[in-house]
Amino acid sequence: MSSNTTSSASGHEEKAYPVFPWFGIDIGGTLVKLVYFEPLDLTADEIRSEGEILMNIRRYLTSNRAYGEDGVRDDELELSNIELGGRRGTLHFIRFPTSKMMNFIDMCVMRNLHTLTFQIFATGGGAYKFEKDIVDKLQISWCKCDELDTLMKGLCYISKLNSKECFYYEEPQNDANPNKHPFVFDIKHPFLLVNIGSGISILHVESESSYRRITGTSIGGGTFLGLCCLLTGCSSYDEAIQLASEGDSNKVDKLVKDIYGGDYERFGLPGHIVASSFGHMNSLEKREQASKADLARATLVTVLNNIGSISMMCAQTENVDRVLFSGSFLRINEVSMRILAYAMDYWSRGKIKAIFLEHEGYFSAVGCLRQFIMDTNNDDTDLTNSTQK
Ligand SMILES: Nc1ncnc2c1ncn2[C@@H]1O[C@H](COP(=O)(O)OP(=O)(O)O)[C@@H](O)[C@H]1O
Ligand SMILES: CC(C)(COP(=O)(O)O)[C@@H](O)C(=O)NCCC(=O)O
Repeated sequence: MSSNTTSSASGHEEKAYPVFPWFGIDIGGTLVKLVYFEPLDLTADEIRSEGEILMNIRRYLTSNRAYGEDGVRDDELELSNIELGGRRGTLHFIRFPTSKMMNFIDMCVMRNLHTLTFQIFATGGGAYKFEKDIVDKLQISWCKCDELDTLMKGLCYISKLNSKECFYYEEPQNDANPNKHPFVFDIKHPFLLVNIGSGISILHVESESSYRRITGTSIGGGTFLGLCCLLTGCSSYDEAIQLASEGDSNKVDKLVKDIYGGDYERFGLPGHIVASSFGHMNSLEKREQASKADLARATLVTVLNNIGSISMMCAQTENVDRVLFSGSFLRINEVSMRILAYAMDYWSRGKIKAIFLEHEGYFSAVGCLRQFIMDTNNDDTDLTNSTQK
């Protein structure tokens, strides 16, 4: 594996660092998540030997927030002045649609990345699907990692680095102030991790190094977006979420009280809960009354009810009291987090807590970067040494 060495002022050779650039990439079913470590402690020697191509890439990535029509740098998520693999710098979070992966490869060739020798650790289904195109066109060393292993690695790393990473809602139903608080997360106790990507994987996590995938469901973030596009004619996730936040799902769903006239007391089903998702939509009159926003909201609530009940069953079976939700489905999606938080609290009678994460969908990409540092630096110690200043 390739690595650089730096020299101290006394001329002694110091620790070897992996060759820059340092990336981690997760090529998912919907989105590519790219994390880039920008070194801020480059020595004069390193700047001299960096070369024009690398310098241009560094400047291009860090000075823009949008790349072409589809690439976005989530600058509000950036982690600055962190230590990684013995170096100090900033971690940048970039995403673009997986459907544009081939354009991304062509852009890398245009920017002459194929003339450099470096290594990238990659995960997600696309690490396999696009491997041949990437290796043929870019001629980089492409190291594939498992997406759930890297999800765990990234989660452990970021939650230690950032004390505000995990949070919960104390009053999820309070529209004026749902009371969002940081959650002090202790990874040593077992918990459930529900990753809501295109589809959903549910993991039982015992510790940093020990987890198992309990189950999954195909009704995930991709289902919400796909059905929303079909039902409302919207064409982006941001638009779908905006619509959903304005709608009323009760115009679309049939509630217990629509059937019972009130609660179904014998089995503890309150009148306000959904008895039948989209159950009103067999009526022409109700269809005419439902707006696009109502349909978007009902789609969201349908997907969330399914996620909530599967997560709850898994948490009870596994006997855990914390459920962490990750995945880009929760991006700009406070409405869903609050619905999930309320549902978990209500159905568990306050026993099970829903916890959310600021870097939602980026953990597997971060896990790749971690793995890259550990493998090329032979270093597995800086998980505990890393700090954000
Ligand atoms: N800009 C976006 N474009 C498309 N989907 C998005 C976007 N932002 C958030 N999402 C939501 O995130 C889901 C993908 O989540 P992610 O964790 O990235 O999964 P994957 O790894 O399968 O791509 C989508 O199905 C959609 O619900
Ligand atoms: C196949 C996947 C792991 C891919 O991950 P994703 O790109 O959706 O994040 C995920 O979509 C999944 O677990 N789907 C559910 C499959 C099932 O258990 O039914």
